[in-house]
Amino acid sequence: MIEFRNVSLIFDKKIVLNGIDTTIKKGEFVSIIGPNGAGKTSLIKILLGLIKPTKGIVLIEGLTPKEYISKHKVSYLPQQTSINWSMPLRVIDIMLIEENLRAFTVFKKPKKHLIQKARQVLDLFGILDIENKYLKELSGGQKQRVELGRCLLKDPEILVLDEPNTALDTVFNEKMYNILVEEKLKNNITIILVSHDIGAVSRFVDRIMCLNIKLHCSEKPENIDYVKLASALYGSTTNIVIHKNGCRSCQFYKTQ
Ligand SMILES: Nc1ncnc2c1ncn2[C@@H]1O[C@H](COP(=O)(O)OP(=O)(O)OP(=O)(O)O)[C@@H](O)[C@H]1O
Repeated sequence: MIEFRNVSLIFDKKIVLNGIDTTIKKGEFVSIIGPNGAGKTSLIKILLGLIKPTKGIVLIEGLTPKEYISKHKVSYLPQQTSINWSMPLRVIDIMLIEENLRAFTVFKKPKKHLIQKARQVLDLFGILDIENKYLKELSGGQKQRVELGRCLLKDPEILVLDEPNTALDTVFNEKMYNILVEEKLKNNITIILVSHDIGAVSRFVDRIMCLNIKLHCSEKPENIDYVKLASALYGSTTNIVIHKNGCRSCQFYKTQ
């Protein structure tokens, strides 16, 4: 369980987060939504121990984030790409390099079963055909899929994704959510996903946390009052349209 206890953050005298009090259960798939500058990235950086809250604490299974991360597997896909794409490496190599070896270009031949696992993940993400391409040859969406694949390859207990869908096409965007739900069910991963795509996340996640400095709501998608939410987060003139499963305008990109 992840507990945010009265977490507040002030940057340059500006209140970025104010009294965030909530819990995320193990195996829950939660999306944090909110406008630009709402504090979404700051909140997950606090969760990951990358920044200290001004007030309050975060506990993961009773441990501080740093203690937890030193003992458990946590994958984080930041908003800004974390891989150095100018490295003269192939996709399969970057999949197999451990996080803490990223800075080094020395690359030992990995064990067969690891190569096989990396290939399975590439296949899952629809990019097995580019395994031998060099990093500099990839498109933005392919890079994003490689990053997502690396996050899952680590078999994380907690997966934190900050706007993972920015470079993804519509078809793969849908597929990504399906992959995440499947991984969650199979491996009981806790997934925290920051997104602006309220319509899509409502169809896949267990809970939506609506953040704009304060936590305005933290509810199952079906219990959210989208009119109130739009007004609290984006201003009263905004409408949110939620596409239900089976929506005819969404059918063209339905994936298996
Ligand atoms: N290192 C920093 N120093 C000072 N202010 C910061 C810093 N990082 C973030 N902020 C400020 O904190 C506020 C929240 O930023 P944050 O990145 O958490 O928002 P966000 O909800 O993730 O936004 P977006 O949707 O645009 O990614 C913003 O006003 C931002 O300018």
